[in-house]
Amino acid sequence: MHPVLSPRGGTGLNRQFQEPVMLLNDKSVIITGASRGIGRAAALECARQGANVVIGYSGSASSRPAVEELIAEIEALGRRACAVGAPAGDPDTGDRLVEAAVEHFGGVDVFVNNAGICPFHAFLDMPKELYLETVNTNLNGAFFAVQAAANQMKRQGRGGAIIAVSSISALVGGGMQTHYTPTKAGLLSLMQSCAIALGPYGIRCNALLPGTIETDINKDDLADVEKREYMASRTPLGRLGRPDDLAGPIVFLASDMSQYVTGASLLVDGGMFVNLQ
Ligand SMILES: NC(=O)C1=CN([C@@H]2O[C@H](COP(=O)(O)OP(=O)(O)OC[C@H]3O[C@@H](n4cnc5c(N)ncnc54)[C@H](O)[C@@H]3O)[C@@H](O)[C@H]2O)C=CC1
Ligand SMILES: C[C@H](O)[C@@H]1OC(=O)[C@H](O)[C@@H]1O
Repeated sequence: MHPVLSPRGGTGLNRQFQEPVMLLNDKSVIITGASRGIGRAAALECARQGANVVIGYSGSASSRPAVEELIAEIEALGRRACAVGAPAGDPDTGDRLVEAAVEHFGGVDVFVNNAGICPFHAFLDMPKELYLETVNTNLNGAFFAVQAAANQMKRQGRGGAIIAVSSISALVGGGMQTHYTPTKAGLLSLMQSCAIALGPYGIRCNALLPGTIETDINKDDLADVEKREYMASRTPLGRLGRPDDLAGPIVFLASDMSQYVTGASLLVDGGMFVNLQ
């Protein structure tokens, strides 16, 4: 029998004695909007892959139990976690997240901008406040947080990975999402331009574009059974997405597995986008 080379260069014969390979060993990862949904799933997978995690959340008292539970789950995996409660739309929130990462974990290796809102509303009577809140939360805050993370990565001098959770909605419209889709297109564009601005520092910037993923953000919208079934029927893989479906792609973009990937966008939509007929 011929020995098989293992990923670590040993032989497959003694693979059972080797440590499992972790993609983010000892990395310091910040994830915004990590109290639930996609951000939570990403935080747990990053921890499984060896990272310590700064959990960004809105700061609301109602989120606190979920945040405590997430910290406990990460610690049970043998990794460390801390939480920063600060609104995503505040231009200073990025600095606070970075300060926490430096204080607790010695720096920032990965920044995942995930926090977002999508309060469905018609266009013609869109309240100004709702438009401004959506753009501030999803895009303006992201700009300053990405800037804060990038400056810290530049100071550290060892590169880094920045991932913006954009959306399939960066590429296609939504009649009840006229305030939302431009923020997702903006995030995609921000990652493309930052890839150019930050490439010389070894900082990679990529956009993740989820399709329709069942989370709190669309719970009310998908409570309409007809709409839910229609969205699922448009998906070649036959089901709507789950937060876990995004965790692996986020880890991939965060890790050295994607060391030559920057300015890219990764659709994770079960094939929905290409399904014309
Ligand atoms: N669920 C879906 O179908 C899709 C979601 N996305 C994006 O994924 C990201 C995560 O959303 P989901 O996990 O689906 O929804 P979710 O509602 O479960 O999670 C959103 C997260 O953002 C946080 N957040 C909201 N407003 C905030 C604020 N002002 N300050 C700080 N944190 C705030 C929430 O507390 C929560 O942790 C969002 O950016 C969303 O636009 C993109 C495409 C599809
Ligand atoms: C919240 C929506 O269901 C969800 O958000 C997105 O970005 C997707 O395009 C879906 O419309």
